[in-house]
Amino acid sequence: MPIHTNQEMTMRWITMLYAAGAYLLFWLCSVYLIGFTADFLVPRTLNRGPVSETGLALLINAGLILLFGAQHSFMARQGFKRWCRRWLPEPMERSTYVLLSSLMLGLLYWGWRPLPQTLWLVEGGGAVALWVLFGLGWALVVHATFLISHGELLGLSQAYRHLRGRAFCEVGFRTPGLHRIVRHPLMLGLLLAFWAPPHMTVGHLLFAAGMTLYIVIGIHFEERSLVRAFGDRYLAYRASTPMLLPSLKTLHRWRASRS
Ligand SMILES: C[S@@+](CC[C@H](N)C(=O)[O-])C[C@H]1O[C@@H](n2cnc3c(N)ncnc32)[C@H](O)[C@@H]1O
Repeated sequence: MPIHTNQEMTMRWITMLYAAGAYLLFWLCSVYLIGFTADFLVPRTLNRGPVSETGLALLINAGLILLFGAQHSFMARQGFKRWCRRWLPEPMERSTYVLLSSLMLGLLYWGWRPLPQTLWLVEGGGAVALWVLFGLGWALVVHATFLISHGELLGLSQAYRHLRGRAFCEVGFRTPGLHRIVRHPLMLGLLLAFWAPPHMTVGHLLFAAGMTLYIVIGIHFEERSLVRAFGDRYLAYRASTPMLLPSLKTLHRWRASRS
């Protein structure tokens, strides 16, 4: 059993508390996102908040989406991670990403300017079906965070391993559960949640379209890193499994693997 100085143990506990704080804030911001996109229960939503004239509102909202996408894409790059390690202990790196993502979401909620002109409004049974899709989308998002490694994805495992004095280890290539149907179940869940609400306003459309663009760009960069990390294994997976929309073939394969 290695002996650690008090100072070292204090630093490990600070890292753990930092990771736990970032994790809790991320959950809070993510739950808020459900109300923000559904236009209920929370004070500011896509259709409720401070009003600006249309041109300015478009500019502010596009800027907020751009900032969110830029932070996500930039911080996920290997080059940025290497740079980050010069300033931050490695076990804090993922938590910092999680923390800044939450702050960006908070900024988006705070700064968003509603553009409440209705583009379409589905009512009756159609609306119920769309709300079910919305719920399924969020359920898929939460489920998908647990598929590869929930703790790793949100920075908790890195800090916990450090606290226990264990070495850092990367998650290997895996295709658990729904990853056998589509390569990006989490992103699919987000797309369902962003597009399903039956009342589509100009502001909501801007948000959904901006986030869709970011998701497509994010997937492109994520897959580039995955090909670099896992080579032929990822290429073979990419050739056999659709990116976002399940195919009959993969659905059948998934069912067969469960029976
Ligand atoms: C936010 S998760 C999203 C995973 C996926 N894009 C999705 O929509 O479900 C992103 C992390 O998962 C990792 N990842 C994605 N697919 C993976 C796989 N098949 N095996 C191991 N890691 C994977 C990426 O390298 C990245 O660090």
